[in-house]
Amino acid sequence: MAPPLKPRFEAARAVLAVVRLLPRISRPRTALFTATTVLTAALPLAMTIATGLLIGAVPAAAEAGPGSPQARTAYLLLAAGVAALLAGRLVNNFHNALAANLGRDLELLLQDRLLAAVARPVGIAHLEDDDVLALLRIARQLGADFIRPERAVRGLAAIAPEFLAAAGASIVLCHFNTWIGLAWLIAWPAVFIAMQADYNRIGKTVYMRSTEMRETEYVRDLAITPGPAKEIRVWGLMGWLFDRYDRQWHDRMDYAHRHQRLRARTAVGVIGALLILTAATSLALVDAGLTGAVGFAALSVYLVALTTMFNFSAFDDTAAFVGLGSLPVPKILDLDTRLTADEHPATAELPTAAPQHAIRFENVAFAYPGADRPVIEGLDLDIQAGSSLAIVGHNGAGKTSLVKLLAGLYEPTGGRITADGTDLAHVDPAQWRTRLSALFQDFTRYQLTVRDNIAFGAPHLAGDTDLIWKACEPMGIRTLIESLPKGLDTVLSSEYGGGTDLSGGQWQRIALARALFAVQAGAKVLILDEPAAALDVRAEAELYEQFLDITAGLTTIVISHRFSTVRRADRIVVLDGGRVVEDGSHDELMALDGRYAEAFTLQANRLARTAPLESE
Ligand SMILES: Nc1ncnc2c1ncn2[C@@H]1O[C@H](COP(=O)(O)OP(=O)(O)OP(=O)(O)O)[C@@H](O)[C@H]1O
Repeated sequence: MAPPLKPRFEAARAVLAVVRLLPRISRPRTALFTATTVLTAALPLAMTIATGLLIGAVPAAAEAGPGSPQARTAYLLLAAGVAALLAGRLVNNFHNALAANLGRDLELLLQDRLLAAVARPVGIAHLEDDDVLALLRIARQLGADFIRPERAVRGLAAIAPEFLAAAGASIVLCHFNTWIGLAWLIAWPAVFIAMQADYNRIGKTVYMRSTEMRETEYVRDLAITPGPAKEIRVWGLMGWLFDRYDRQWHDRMDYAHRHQRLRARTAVGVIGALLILTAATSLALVDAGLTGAVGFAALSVYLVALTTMFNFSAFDDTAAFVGLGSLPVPKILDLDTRLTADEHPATAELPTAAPQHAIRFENVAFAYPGADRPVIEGLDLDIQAGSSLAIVGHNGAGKTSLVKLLAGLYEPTGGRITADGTDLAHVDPAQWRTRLSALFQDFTRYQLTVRDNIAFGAPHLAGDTDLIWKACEPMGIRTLIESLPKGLDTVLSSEYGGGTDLSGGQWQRIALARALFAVQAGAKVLILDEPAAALDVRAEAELYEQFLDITAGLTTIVISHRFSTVRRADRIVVLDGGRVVEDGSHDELMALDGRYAEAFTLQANRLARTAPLESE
């Protein structure tokens, strides 16, 4: 990772990053923006000079009388001043509109970059990274209002002409006194950089509170989203949520306001330097005027130049927006590089029919990003292709983590996983995933049509309605779907007109149909994590029988706490502390009389007691 930059360089880098991105949005618009920037600076300066010269020309014109060449000069200067004033107003409006337009497009460009960067990694570890989530908040326009790149462009649009005008006024003052002019020429950039460094510091403070703001927003969303609405009402949590949200919000804002103040030394340094320079310039000008070293007209121009200088607003909100708004830009650009750096190119080709022989976990270790303890350690497991394997173990034993590794959602931190001898770490994950079908415990209930919910298992076959029905039938949901208002095209959400919600068990059957659809599309390995948790015992038994028929010849890995499901598998492994502690068929494990046998007997006895109820 690159060493951290000093705040002033960091601020300059961020502003430069914004400027560099503008031509990528549109070269013609950026060229026009540059032209309007120069004109917005030049026209008021031209008006200033014309006014100064006019003041100087008036006494001579008054003395020479109307129609005299001196009077004509005065009229010409007046006309030039008025023309510059009017043109300045017009150009300024156009300039601001252009800035707003470029700013909006810049946000779109950054949003696209960010989303593309976040979507690119094949795994999901980065989606648990605080920094990535903070940037995503900004992309979803949830960031603090002032940390918006669009505001940086609008800020630059206001600041750049003022800066040019101040530089022009400094050059005018150079004619009076080279040293004074040069001092002003250096003073404004120095003030601007010092202020930007402080804004950068403030921005980072606010930005770094992003995680806490996420938590506050989560509390607010709990109160207003349909998902948690049932519990919130049953537990009477609404008041508590509002209180907590208010408290957290004020706490975050107080903190932000405390840290949004400029450092005293920056304020004193900047204001002090400007006061000294202004006093020195004014005294020198008055002295030159009194001694007659400078004529009345020239003196007027110099004085107006000095006042123009103060149009430059290095310390108002606009200047702050430049610093704060550009802050996330290099971070977004770097994210792409950072996420890509974690990727490694595929160096091995997976044989077409793999896995034909075996999937093998060899001394695999895994710890979640940021966790200090591994959840899987020294795991050795051979899964014979074409057979069914059940994984059992207590809560937190590492079962889901194991299949997440197999699906390539995370990379092992040690050891390797192979398919027919090929290390999956060297294979293109997209290629491996076409061989997989997976139904996770926390499967997604897409608020889309039934068709989409099933076809997502193999989106390229979404148009094949017959295949979709073929995936539905073994799951026993054809009648259910046909009874829905729009059949396969019914949206599965009551939040949409004509849409409907389903029961937990019905949702699970839809998700199973999705997994089956992927199998029909050619997946060879089927991962089912608690596939029947929401089904009643009889439905589960029926469904699993069906599944065994359909998935015969497939490599199936089932995680389940239901031993009626588990016992049907060719082989069962018991996982504990991320390791295999028992391994064998149901009969072998029962004969072993270990953990499996104990858990099976416990559940069988319980079931025997509740069976009459279940069968009623
Ligand atoms: N995304 C995550 N980040 C950090 N730790 C995690 C994450 N997911 C799971 N863990 C931790 O990993 C351990 C194993 O979790 P895992 O989900 O693999 O268990 P499991 O055997 O499937 O449990 P269950 O039977 O309850 O589903 C747990 O201690 C859990 O807290």
